[in-house]
Amino acid sequence: MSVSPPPSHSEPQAAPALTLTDLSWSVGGATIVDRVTMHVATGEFIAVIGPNGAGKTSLFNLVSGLTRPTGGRILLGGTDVTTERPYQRTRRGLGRTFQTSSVFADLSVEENVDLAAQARAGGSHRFWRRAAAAGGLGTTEVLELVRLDHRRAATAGGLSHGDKRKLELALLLARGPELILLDEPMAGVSAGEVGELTAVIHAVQRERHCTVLMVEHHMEVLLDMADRLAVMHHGELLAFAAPETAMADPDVQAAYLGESL
Ligand SMILES: Nc1ncnc2c1ncn2[C@@H]1O[C@H](COP(=O)(O)OP(=O)(O)OP(=O)(O)O)[C@@H](O)[C@H]1O
Repeated sequence: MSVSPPPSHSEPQAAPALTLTDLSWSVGGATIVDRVTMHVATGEFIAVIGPNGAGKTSLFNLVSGLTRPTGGRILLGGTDVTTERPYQRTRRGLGRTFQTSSVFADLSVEENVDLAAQARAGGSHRFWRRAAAAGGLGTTEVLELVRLDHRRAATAGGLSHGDKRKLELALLLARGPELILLDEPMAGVSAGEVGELTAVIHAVQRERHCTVLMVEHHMEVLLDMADRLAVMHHGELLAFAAPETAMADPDVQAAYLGESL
């Protein structure tokens, strides 16, 4: 019996939201990011983990364009952005939070979000399929999404750490990103607020169909949220797999024996 070949006119596959190919960064003779290759599908939630100094923030700096790689390539939605400046990547829908706060402390929550919305980049250079995943949201919708609408008149500087993190997320969403890099969003947040913040990040990713890469040390949070773990060690990508698979990887276990992730 003969078997028919698969149809040759199959649907074209959408480009991954993010493709890193042999991405490297060396400085002062030290290799900080070492030939990292990963393909992140649109809508995926990736947790980037690894001990202090593994290269996680350096990887984010490369993806967002703050530092220029010494090797390899970066594609956003299939477009090579390796030599592009940060603002150009922002226009393409890349958004990032930092370990330090970026809110205007003297302004109200609402004023902060209004300012971010005014700075929203135009959509004409976007290359992702969902051209405006979170774009077009008004201040009220953004504040509702991060569960901060009841605090809209409050002065940002007086917010709890958890609410400040939500506001930073709101500022990001007001710019309509499609790929979000979150660098330790739980840092400084009280144990009581971690659950709420986790739920907000989850809701943002699900409801806005954003692709998220998040550096975080709270493993209990990550194992629930992440589709895949990207485990970094000495600048290399040690494992890139579903959480249970990555954690069971002998290389990961050997590398982290006695170390806290
Ligand atoms: N501009 C730089 N010049 C020289 N070395 C650097 C520079 N930036 C980072 N490094 C070094 O690169 C390594 C990785 O740093 P990086 O901040 O990326 O790690 P990390 O995994 O984010 O750590 P943490 O969890 O502490 O934030 C560290 O050893 C750091 O000292």
